[in-house]
Amino acid sequence: MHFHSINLSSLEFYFKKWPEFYLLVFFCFLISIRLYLKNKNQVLVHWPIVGILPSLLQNAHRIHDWTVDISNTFGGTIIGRGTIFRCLEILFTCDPRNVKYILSTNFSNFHKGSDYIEAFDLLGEGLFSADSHFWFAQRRIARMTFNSKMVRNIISNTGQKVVQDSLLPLLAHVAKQSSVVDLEDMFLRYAFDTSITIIFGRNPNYLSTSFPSNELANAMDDASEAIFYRHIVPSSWWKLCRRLMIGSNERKLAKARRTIDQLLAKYITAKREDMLAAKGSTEETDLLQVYMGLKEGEKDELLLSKMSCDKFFRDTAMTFLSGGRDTTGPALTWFFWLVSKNPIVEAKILEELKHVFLKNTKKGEKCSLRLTKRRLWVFDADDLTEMVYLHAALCESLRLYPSLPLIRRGAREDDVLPDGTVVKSGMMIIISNYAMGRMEWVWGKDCLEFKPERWIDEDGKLNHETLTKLNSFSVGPRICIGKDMAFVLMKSAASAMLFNFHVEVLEGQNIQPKPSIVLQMKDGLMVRIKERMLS
Ligand code: HEM
Repeated sequence: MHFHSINLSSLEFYFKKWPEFYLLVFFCFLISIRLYLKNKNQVLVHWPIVGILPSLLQNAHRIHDWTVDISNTFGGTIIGRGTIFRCLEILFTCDPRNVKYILSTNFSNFHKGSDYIEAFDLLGEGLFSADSHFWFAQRRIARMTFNSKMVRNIISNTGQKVVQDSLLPLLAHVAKQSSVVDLEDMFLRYAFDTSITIIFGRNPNYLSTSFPSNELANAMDDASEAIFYRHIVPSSWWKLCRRLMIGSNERKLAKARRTIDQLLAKYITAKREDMLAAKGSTEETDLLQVYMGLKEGEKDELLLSKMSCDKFFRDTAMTFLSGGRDTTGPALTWFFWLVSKNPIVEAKILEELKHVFLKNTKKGEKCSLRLTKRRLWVFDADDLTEMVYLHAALCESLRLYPSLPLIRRGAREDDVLPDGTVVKSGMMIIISNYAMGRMEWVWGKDCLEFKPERWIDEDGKLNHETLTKLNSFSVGPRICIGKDMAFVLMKSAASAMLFNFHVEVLEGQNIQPKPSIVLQMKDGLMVRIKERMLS
């Protein structure tokens, strides 16, 4: 009440003192209505004062499809204006020539930038959100670690074990009950268990028939939702909310962060205790142990001081955990949805799996080890490398549904892109992997069709020319460090599932991407599972 009387009386004051004030308000109102009616069906509108913000807000719920509309309307590259308060110009592109230039050829001129790093403050100073020297030093260690035979074995053994001990038994259970299950939830659990096991050497058993709740996974979901909204509203706004701790979004993120920090600290302490208890043993069972055991000579000077405290291990673990969980889970869901709509592709994958299976049953005793208690079959690391068609189908699925649909950079210096677009220092660059995978001028007339064949050459091998067009893992020096790990985990799950079970997607679902940093399904994917009888 008090508020109302103050507002009304102040307005009355203005209206009485300056009758022109009426006219001005009325005039602005009319202009806004006129502009709105004129532009409401346009893909992107530059408004006075607020720039493209209204268009962004209007399309936030379908942000990724909006990037496709923009590219189809204006071409591969366009510059938009932010609000006048920040004088920010935004360069949007999905033109492969420009993308290659930004991410690879002139990589050093396009950094992540402090604004972006701050939006992802949850990841701390980990590899994903570091720039310059500190990024370079971390990248060197990560490259060495992920390329080592030992870590490759840890990854493939973990994938195989989680599939054998958790995924297949859960599917058998669901099939027996004839119940309906959300495939996306299941794959997020699979990706969580495999990632935590690879990073910390402990399986949280989030993927199990009782579908348990997990505090860390829940906190990560809350955090990722809140981080997405940081990208929609002006950065000055969310920073103010963060400082004053107002607004549900920032409060939710702060709470999630506390939970994540506490739980990661527990994992790190447990690892240190395990390592002390196993003093003298040289066997390394997880990424954290490999990182903690790095010898002085293997560490970069810059990293030496950082690696002496747990904050570094917290940031590294968090980076690998969100890199691993939030991407492979949704990627597997889109893959199964596309396969269910394309029975010919499914038949071809099965043909390949049968071929690999029969080759191995001839090898004799090896196979009995890989049959689970219920006589379900699990493929091993050697088998996975033979699955060319499955690999191609996963690439095709990631082309249409890239787990990270947008890549963001900031320009350090003025520059000119290969298509002639002028870049000004300080510009925000948004690359849409989602739009890039759907452009007719990049992929041809059949760009919206699911065709694994486009990734295979005449000799039946993976087509290297097409592979260079895949931007779903990015390209250049900052290409995804977990790319091979992702393929191993996705192929382990997909091969065993398709070989042993038939996945039937329930009719009538409205499948669309959720507005988020990662490309998840909005309402999950409800399916029935049936045991497969292979002839
Ligand atoms: C389908 C699965 C995956 C996809 C589509 C994917 C995609 C990407 C993309 C597009 C980037 C570049 C982001 C940018 O520059 O802003 C990236 C970077 C990264 N990814 Fe992945 N990723 C996947 C799986 C994984 C896995 C399993 C890990 C686990 C280790 C991982 C860890 C990382 C890290 C640490 C970076 C930052 C690398 C750097 O900046 O040097 N990713 N990923």
